[in-house]
Amino acid sequence: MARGKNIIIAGGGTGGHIFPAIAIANAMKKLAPATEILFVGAKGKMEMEKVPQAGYKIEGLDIAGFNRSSLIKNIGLPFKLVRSFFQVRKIFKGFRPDAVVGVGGYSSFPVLRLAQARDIPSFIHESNSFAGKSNILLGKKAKKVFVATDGMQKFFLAEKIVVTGNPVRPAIVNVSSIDKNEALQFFGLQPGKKTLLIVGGSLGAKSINTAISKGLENLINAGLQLIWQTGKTNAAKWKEQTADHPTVWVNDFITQMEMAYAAADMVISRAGAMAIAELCVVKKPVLFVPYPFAAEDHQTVNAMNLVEKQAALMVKDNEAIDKVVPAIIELALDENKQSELKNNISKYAIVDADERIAREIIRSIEG
Ligand SMILES: CC(=O)N[C@H]1[C@@H](OP(=O)(O)OP(=O)(O)OC[C@H]2O[C@@H](n3ccc(=O)[nH]c3=O)[C@H](O)[C@@H]2O)O[C@H](CO)[C@@H](O)[C@@H]1O
Repeated sequence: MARGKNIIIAGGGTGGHIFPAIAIANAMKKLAPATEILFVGAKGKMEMEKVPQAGYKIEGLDIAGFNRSSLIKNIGLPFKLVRSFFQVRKIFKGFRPDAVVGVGGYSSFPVLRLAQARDIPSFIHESNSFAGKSNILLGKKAKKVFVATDGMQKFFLAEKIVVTGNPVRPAIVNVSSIDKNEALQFFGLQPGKKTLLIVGGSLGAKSINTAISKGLENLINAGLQLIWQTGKTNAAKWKEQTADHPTVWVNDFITQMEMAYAAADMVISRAGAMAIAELCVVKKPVLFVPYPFAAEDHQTVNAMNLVEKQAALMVKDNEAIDKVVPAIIELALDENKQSELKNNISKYAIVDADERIAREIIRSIEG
């Protein structure tokens, strides 16, 4: 790559967009250290905290999505959208991007739109097997569209698609180098006890939390210790419930997911695209509870792809409260099933998507 290209990475809203974006940024810095990277996100969203933690600068736009639960909250929306376009113009004026990468989430839209209007090369990463509406629109003028799976021609032009898989961050790719006891210690848990990791996607999952709260004593009596990520909603309540249990670690978010994966023997998880990609890489027996209201119910599709290959278990969201805890206790007692799930899920691991995407972008803008 010619010296020091300036790249904007735009998007966010949830961990499923932010963490792959950071993985792509890191890979670009590794392949072309002179690259300058600026993130653009939405004010008040998770990226405004997570991106600086990863060592990158971020600008926040005044953009928001359509609020379906409270129509009154949408009054300022057109104004915010217009303002965000002005904010993007100002950012472009200062940073002068050579290329922009959209990873999904509100802020992708005005950034890629302006780039495309000005003939600045734009790229998209779509992590789901069902493309989001704004990515479909932006994909028409994008130079390349990076996708996780085959069969995306129904959303994007075939010649733009590059199947790369989803970029899992290196700390998670290298999880096997973490000492398990050290990881357990990190969470204040005991060596030698079977450890269950519970993750409700980047924002937490109500049905999973309710199931765990209800079945907590059963899980403990079955000899399990827990790393339980709750999301922000009701986090204080779950913390209080578990305060007297020394073998239960609870928090609204896990910053070092590699430690959680290293400590875990089994996992209960939502079935977002990145959770799936990571679980294949870290090879854990997993029980999925897909979020049923994601677009086109894509989390169920994600989970079923693995369940059909005997590579994971699944409980539906509306059955979670009754079925999740008995199912995971049954799995905890069945070492053969755990090995089968582990072996099968490991076949779908992709560990170099970050570098493949970074290399394609660099090659494309070099001409
Ligand atoms: C409810 C919803 O619509 N969810 C979508 C959202 O999910 P969500 O943001 O939950 O996304 P994913 O499961 O894809 O990714 C979660 C990411 O957050 C990280 N993480 C999670 C919890 C935690 O405590 N710490 C942490 O670091 C995980 O390691 C992973 O990298 O984006 C995904 C990718 O577009 C979609 O497939 C999901 O359907």
